[in-house]
Amino acid sequence: MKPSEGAGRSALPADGHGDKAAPNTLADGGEAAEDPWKECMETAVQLALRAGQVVKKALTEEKRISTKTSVVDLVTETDHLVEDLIISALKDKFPSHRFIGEESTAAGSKCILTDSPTWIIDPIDGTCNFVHRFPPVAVSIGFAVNRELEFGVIYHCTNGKMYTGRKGHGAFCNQERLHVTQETGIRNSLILTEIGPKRDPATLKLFLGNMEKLLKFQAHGIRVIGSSTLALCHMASGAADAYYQYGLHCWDLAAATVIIREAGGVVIDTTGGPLDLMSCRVIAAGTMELAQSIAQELQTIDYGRDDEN
Ligand SMILES: O=P(O)(O)O[C@H]1[C@H](O)[C@@H](O)[C@H](O)[C@H](O)[C@@H]1O
Ligand SMILES: [Mg+2]
Ligand SMILES: [Mg+2]
Repeated sequence: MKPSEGAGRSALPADGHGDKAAPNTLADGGEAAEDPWKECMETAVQLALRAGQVVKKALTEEKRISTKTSVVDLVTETDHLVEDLIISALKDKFPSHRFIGEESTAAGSKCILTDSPTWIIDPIDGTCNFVHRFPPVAVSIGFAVNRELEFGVIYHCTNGKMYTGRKGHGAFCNQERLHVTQETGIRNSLILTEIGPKRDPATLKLFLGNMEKLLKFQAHGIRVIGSSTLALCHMASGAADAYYQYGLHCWDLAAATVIIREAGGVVIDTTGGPLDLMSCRVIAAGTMELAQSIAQELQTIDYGRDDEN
């Protein structure tokens, strides 16, 4: 039985209370009534393209690098510039909407998902790659309403691939429809993960131990590319069978979760239960069977919660 795959603990149950956000509707109940968030998604695609050009140009230029939660958790002036560009453009167009951004959160904004239409933004996913000019670098824009993920847009800044997914409308890379694999066993799978920002001995022991467990099951391979959103997009496109991670955030997960689900995949908690968008952990796979098999093997690494900092 598939666990429910809402946005997670921060998601209200179906009978949850609270004023449900009304979709964008025209006074005469026109097109917007049928497709309430279409305009938002089109805006997200245009902004991701625009932001991606800024990132691509800055990739070859000198950077001012700072660190956040650890010496390997990097941020540059371009991360801030791009997040400000995206959020200010969205605020102008949708003044009643709410925003969760990686760098706004780092600067102290609360990371709370409400019923309001909420944009969940990672201005540069793969900042370490960006600093080193290693190509996998993305802009990720997710969108949730009534605490349910509606659409996701992830733009690969160096190869021009635009990944999109809209609840009930499928997932695409440019114009090509995306489909996950149907692999059910660890044994023959290609698995993606990311290291996360903690590097203390206990965390490294758990991280490497998890990799060792899966390799002992004779997984074909494990890959780390330095961008969780692009790794999740590779999985959605069928280029890998599963993804797991401790240490990513809601802005890494929001857009990619919709894209994977719309490509036929599952996105769940590392315990095997429903996804909890704010839990800083995830398993995604083409099949629930593979996701659950991985969940059985993983040792938890505690990174806290996005909504508790
Ligand atoms: O900080 P950015 O936005 O670059 O995102 C990265 C995360 O910070 C890492 O923990 C995580 O390991 C992934 O590399 C992810 O892409
Ligand atoms: Mg990120
Ligand atoms: Mg980022």
